[in-house]
Amino acid sequence: MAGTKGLEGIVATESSISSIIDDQLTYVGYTIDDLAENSSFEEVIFLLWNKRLPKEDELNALKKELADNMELPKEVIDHLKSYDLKTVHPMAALRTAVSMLGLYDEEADDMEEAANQRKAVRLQAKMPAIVAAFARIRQGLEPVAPRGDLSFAANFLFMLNDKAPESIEEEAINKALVLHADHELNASTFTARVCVATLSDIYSGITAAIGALKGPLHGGANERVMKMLTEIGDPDKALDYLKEKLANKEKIMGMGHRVYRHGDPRAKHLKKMSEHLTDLTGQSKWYDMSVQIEEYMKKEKGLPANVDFYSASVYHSLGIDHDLFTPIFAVSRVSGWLAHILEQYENNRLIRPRAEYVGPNTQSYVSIENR
Ligand SMILES: CC(=O)SCCNC(=O)CCNC(=O)[C@H](O)C(C)(C)COP(=O)(O)OP(=O)(O)OC[C@H]1O[C@@H](n2cnc3c(N)ncnc32)[C@H](O)[C@@H]1OP(=O)(O)O
Ligand SMILES: O=C([O-])CC(=O)C(=O)O
Repeated sequence: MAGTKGLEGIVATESSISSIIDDQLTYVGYTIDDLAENSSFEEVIFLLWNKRLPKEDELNALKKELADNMELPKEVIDHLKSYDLKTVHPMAALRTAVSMLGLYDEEADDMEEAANQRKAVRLQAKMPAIVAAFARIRQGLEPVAPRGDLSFAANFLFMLNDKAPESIEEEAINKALVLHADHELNASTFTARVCVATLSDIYSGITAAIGALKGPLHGGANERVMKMLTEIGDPDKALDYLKEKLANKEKIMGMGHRVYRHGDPRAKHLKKMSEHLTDLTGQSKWYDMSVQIEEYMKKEKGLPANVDFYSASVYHSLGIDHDLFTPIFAVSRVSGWLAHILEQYENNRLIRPRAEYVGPNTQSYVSIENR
């Protein structure tokens, strides 16, 4: 029995949600380029959950349902207020708050398909509200209630800033949400599927997935990209910084990917947005620095930028706190997690691989005084 480290190349399930073939990403057969250029995030949610694009009335109904379900239980807000707001990372707060939502959902353990679909809407709607509420509470401000007339992307920025966004800001967040929504069997999605394959509930699956996304080798990389750019500070210093990090065998955040070998098809959309937004806000240095890093890593290491790389300078240009970058990823990816959880329930079997034992051979117990 030979293991494959990190399960590289192992096909662990069938899925009809998204695919990566020859460096091309599609959601239910629609290319990510087509969706990034044309669709709203709400359309993508519908697509992932129903495996088809919505008609106009269906899209309007989903938009309304999402806006109607964004408000958080008072207990969750009170709980967010009780954290040590100087030290708690928003991903940890999000993980805990999502788990807590399960306590206040009467249908939490109802495994009927219709109940699971209703919970999916509630979770999708409440995730941006949790992130925005946490961000406001730690500034000493009250959470802002969502507005029924705003899109999902605009509502998130509205709840965050207590101000309706400019159309360019709404467009940028909408596109980022579309680009991050699903990605085949990435680590957090796999985590969600493993969890619910025990027939545990949706809240457990999403809580587990948030924990997996938080790590720096996965969604947590986008915050670290901005940390790196800030440390470099000036495009002229980028190459020396990279050489030193690589000489010390340190990883460069936002670079490389387990599946894409020639490039992540989502990165070019974020790169274009980064160029535009950093130019508009007079902060082109973040874009220039990012381009230098990308080119050097490609040439010297053959490693292309992944989705986390340019999203950092995009979110920074929108004035978003750096530790909220990964929570924004979660606000989008929960749509994919939910699609995979529903798909797992539809055709479930416990996920239980084997480990190759490499420890000592059979030993005889030694009493404590003789060790
Ligand atoms: C949304 C997402 O999750 S996208 C990924 C976000 N994560 C990051 O950006 C973190 C940085 N990147 C990485 O750590 C990796 O590229 C991963 C985790 C994304 C993929 O990793 P894997 O397929 O497991 O590759 P692995 O980590 O085994 O690396 C293979 C080789 O490339 C090198 N390498 C891979 N990524 C990087 C990097 N970002 N910087 C420097 N070297 C790298 C490794 O050091 C290793 O070199 P070696 O063979 O000389 O030891
Ligand atoms: O697929 C992966 O391994 C990581 C990734 O890019 C994602 O989750 O978007």
